[in-house]
Amino acid sequence: MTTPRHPAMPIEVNGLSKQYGAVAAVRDVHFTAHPGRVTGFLGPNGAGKSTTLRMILGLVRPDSGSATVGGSPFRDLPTPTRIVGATLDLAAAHPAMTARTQLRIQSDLGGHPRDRIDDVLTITGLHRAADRRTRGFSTGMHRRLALATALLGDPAVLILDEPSAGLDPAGVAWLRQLVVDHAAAGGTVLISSHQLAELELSIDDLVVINDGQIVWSGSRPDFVDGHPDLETAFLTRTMTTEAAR
Ligand SMILES: Nc1ncnc2c1ncn2[C@@H]1O[C@H](COP(=O)(O)OP(=O)(O)OP(=O)(O)O)[C@@H](O)[C@H]1O
Repeated sequence: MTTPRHPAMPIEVNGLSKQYGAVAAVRDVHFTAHPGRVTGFLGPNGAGKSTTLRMILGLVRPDSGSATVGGSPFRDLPTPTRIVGATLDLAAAHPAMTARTQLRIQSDLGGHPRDRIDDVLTITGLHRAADRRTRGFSTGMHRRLALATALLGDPAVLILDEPSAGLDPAGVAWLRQLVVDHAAAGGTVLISSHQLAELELSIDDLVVINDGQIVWSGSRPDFVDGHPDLETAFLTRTMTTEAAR
């Protein structure tokens, strides 16, 4: 067996909870995203996916519980952008700057080698648009730029919030391949979505959240077992908890 390119860095979530006023956005959430696997974090709108990802990344303070990446809380990682690449909302790209300039700034901020910029432009298929100002970029191109930024530090861990939104079918296929390749190189991928069909082929494990609570976690074959496809399994499992409330 070949040695994985990335070090093993699991994401471990232990009892995270977050309340916003009367809304219990996330309730006692536990799961692990394992190295070498793509974990789909699935749930309907408002289920608590983004809040959970933000707590893992130290952007939202949990009311209780904790999350670690490779055994450390995100804020304690010595070189965070070399360990974790994240895309949350579309990055606020400066419209008058080119993609390459934005990547150069982010690269310098993260202390990454500048020759990595061409690599990430190629990986994300943005090389031909690299010297265009981002004001003319489509949503899909902005998504690719956000991913390119996340990849600058060649991180072992990718945390991607709804990364397929705005991508065309070719873009979705490319994204699927990117996450599969990342996991095959030993990386950890945690990818949130409510677009099940788009990601189905790339997911190894699933964590399903509904109304702030984990309703299922485990391997994709176990999740689908007894259902015709992932989408039906998802609807059945999330509707069961809906009805139980
Ligand atoms: N900053 C905030 N202030 C108040 N309520 C919030 C805040 N952030 C999230 N919420 C609420 O917490 C709940 C979970 O939201 P969250 O964005 O985590 O869900 P999600 O699963 O990511 O949804 P979507 O798929 O629609 O992006 C929702 O009811 C949302 O309105």
